[in-house]
Amino acid sequence: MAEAALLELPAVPPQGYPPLEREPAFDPARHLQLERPDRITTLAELGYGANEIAACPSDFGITSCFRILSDEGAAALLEVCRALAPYATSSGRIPRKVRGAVFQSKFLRDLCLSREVTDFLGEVAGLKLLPHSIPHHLGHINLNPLEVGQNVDKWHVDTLRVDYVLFVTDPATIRGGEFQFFKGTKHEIAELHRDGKAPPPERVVTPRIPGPGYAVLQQGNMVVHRAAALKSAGERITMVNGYVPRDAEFPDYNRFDQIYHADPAHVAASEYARHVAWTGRERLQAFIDQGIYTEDRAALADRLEKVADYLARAGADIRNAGAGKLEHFGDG
Ligand SMILES: O=C(O)CCC(=O)C(=O)O
Ligand SMILES: [Fe+2]
Repeated sequence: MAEAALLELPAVPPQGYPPLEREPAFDPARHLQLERPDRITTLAELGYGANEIAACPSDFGITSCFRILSDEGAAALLEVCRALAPYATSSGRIPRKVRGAVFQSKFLRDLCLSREVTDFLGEVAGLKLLPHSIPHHLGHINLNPLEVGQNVDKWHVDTLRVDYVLFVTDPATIRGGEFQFFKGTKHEIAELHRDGKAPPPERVVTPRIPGPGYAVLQQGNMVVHRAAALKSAGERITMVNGYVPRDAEFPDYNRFDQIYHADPAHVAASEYARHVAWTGRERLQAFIDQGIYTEDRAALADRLEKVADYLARAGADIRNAGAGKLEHFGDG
């Protein structure tokens, strides 16, 4: 087991992410209100088989809604998100989103890197976690499209393993704009999408979100989900924060081909390369820290070759990015 330590943000931020001039200071004592979810839907309940579940770091799929921020914390995050709205960009999946805002807002940075929140979420997921080692997977903000009737985000799985989706605005003040997940697997939805079909309504779950500051935690690369369109004009803001398993030996699940479509060219490859360097280093560190004396040459060679192979594959992904398309399963 390679118990990695938090990877700090790069000392030099990328160009084009000016810090906010005024914002509240994050105060965990006042802004956090961590309450455990009542229920977890497992990967087995979503229909995944034993082999696929064994390849995941945990068998949890998605939690029921639970509280992360106090009323005061949610109000402070709303102020920060509104100040960041002018920096929104769009992708083939999401019409209005802000990424990389942890470089612009210290409040968001402190919340997204909070050790208290990370450890709490790790207990909920049954899996030790670290804030994501790719900075653009921290503090991703979704803003409602300016056009009513356009989905906030299409049906998809995330390009990272573990994340929460937190309501920053109050869902009770808008019509539509629900977060929904599919009670099924990504293979089933891919087949439906190929046949031009939407997910059957009886298999679409809409968690009840009691108010701002509440979230769901999911194994985002396994749970098919979306953010539905608003039915009338209103404000809908969510914040999605990503995590990696603290054990760096788990197969790295990061879809660089997909990230490359979501983030600027001077950011995506640089952050991914740094993440891969860190993961490789943590795997080598675990090897250095273990007892190494053995006659088993093959086992020793294997440890080194696995890391070399991981680095070489990531290098090839970085060279080849840009050819594929942004993947999703449609608007439903
Ligand atoms: O905003 C939401 O409700 C969901 C967003 C989401 O799934 C994502 O950004 O990956
Ligand atoms: Fe998502």
